[in-house]
Amino acid sequence: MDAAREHLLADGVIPRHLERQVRPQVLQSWKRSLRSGAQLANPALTFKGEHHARAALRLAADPVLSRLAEQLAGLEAGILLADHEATLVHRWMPDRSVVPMFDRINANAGFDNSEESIGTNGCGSVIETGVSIQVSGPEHLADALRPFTCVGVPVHHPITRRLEAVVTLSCRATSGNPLLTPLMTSTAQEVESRLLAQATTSERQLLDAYLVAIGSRRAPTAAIGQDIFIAGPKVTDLLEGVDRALLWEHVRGVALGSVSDLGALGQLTEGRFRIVRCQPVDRDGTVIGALVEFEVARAEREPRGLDVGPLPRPTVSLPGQSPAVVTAIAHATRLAARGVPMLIDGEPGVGKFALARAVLAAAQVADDDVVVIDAAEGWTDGTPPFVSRLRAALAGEPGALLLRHLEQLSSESAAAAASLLETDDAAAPAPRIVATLTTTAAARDDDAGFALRRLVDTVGVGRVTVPPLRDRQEDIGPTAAALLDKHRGERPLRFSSAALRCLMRAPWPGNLRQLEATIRGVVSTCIGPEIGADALPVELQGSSRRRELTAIEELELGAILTALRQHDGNKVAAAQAIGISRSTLYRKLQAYRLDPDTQYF
Ligand SMILES: Nc1ncnc2c1ncn2[C@@H]1O[C@H](COP(=O)(O)OP(=O)(O)OP(=O)(O)O)[C@@H](O)[C@H]1O
Repeated sequence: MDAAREHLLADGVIPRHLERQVRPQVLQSWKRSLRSGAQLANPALTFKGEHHARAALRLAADPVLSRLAEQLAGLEAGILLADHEATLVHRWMPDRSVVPMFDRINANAGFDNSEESIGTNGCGSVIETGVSIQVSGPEHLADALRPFTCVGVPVHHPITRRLEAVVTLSCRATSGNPLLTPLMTSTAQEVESRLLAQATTSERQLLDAYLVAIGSRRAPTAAIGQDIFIAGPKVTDLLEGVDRALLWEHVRGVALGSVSDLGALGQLTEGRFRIVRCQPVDRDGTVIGALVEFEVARAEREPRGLDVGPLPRPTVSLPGQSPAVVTAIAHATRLAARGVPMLIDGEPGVGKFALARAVLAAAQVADDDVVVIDAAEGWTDGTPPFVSRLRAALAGEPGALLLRHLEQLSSESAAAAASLLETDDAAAPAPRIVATLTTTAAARDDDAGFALRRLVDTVGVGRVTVPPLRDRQEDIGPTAAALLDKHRGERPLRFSSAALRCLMRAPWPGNLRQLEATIRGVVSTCIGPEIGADALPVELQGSSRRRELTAIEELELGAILTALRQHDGNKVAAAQAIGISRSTLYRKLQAYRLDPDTQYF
């Protein structure tokens, strides 16, 4: 590792035989740090200026991090909280004995912990990628940081989902432990929950209005209020630099009817966006915000418009308003925009490939620049075609590599692919890498599993899971309507509400692929114009016989299924997350006529 680091610092490249000694996530960070001109010779962090921590963040983080610090007493560790720009906000030091060690590098409020400032580290590297990292002793590029092991995890704002802060646990280099990452992840989640609890009723109302709007609208939309801005990553990126306070002033004026010129709003975005619609959101007669619909200026438009479009070329505006999907899309888009290698996993047919194409398009990677290599495509004369194609693709320096169906690779191919991807030249422009892994593939033998895991670690610096359709029932209606639109041709077909109910209650083990195939089948046989429940395949018709759920029950069921999915079907953990007992969870599942052991997660 030291030899690799010295080569990188001296020549800007690492010889191939040494690259393997460095974990891919760390290697990427080293390269970023060098490219950004990090001041690696600095003996300590530099002062960034008087820091005005936002009260809400401190309020949410203080009790959680103080309690963690108490629990860590005697372990010679410190907890650091940094804002979204890597400026340290506060530190919690339970052991006086290590305070001088932290003081020596200025690990204190107001100091800059970015990669740009001091190279690879457990805070700045999280800001760059949006994902957790553990950086141990010699993995730091700057000598000053080598006595430490640091585990950093991101804290996202629970409503806007933007990166809000980073919490880092730092200890002596020799005290690193892989268990620290899950510990810090749950700590960050606790801070996020407290931020959500602190959010005002108006913010929550605006979020609800936004989620409903993006489910039914195709145009890029933002919800804008006095101190809040909720939008997808594309709108957020394109509005970067626009004065939010000024934007809110204009939006408020239009919402209240005192400003009528929507074009004037467009000028704020320097012509990149035109604002075409502004719908007030009010609470007890007071305007608390507005839903603003944008039109993207021609030059910025995504290559294939904003509808579902013929696959495989959809856009990030895939139908779906469930928080799980909105979060997955936002996370994937953020990773793609930052060029972080990413693995998208999920059950068969959930739309991993479609999402991968969409986020690459949103990151402005031209179609011609994306090389797709599918491991499910056959073998010829003993040469593993996947590896040959990968080698050839890398030689052509593509803009992006989209690797599909990694689970299909043999042990040899997975190992060879990992080596090829790990040994790219530090000085050469690295392609963006997005890979997909279908998670219910048949079990593999240990050897293949090990090789695959190495490849998955290499490409999966960022991980995104696309949830199965049965865990997001609210997406089925809009998706079915979009797919019907896609396949109905000129015929004015529509689903009856009974048919939609059947579609929403079916378990869809084949996910979107199965839903689309079903809709194509129905379109080819139905007479129309209304598609009734009886026009659906017989096995779907039965699912309408389950009793109607009230709106509250739908919400409760959604929360239960989401918690179960997030905890891999673990009922105790899911029940705890929702705040009910395990027996209540079972009772509720039975009341909804769901089989707790097999059906829905
Ligand atoms: N957002 C979407 N809306 C509607 N249909 C979609 C969407 N995304 C994908 N599909 C449909 O689902 C099918 C499966 O999509 P895709 O190939 O992206 O899934 P996948 O998860 O990569 O599948 P697998 O892992 O099984 O190969 C596509 O052929 C398309 O018909």
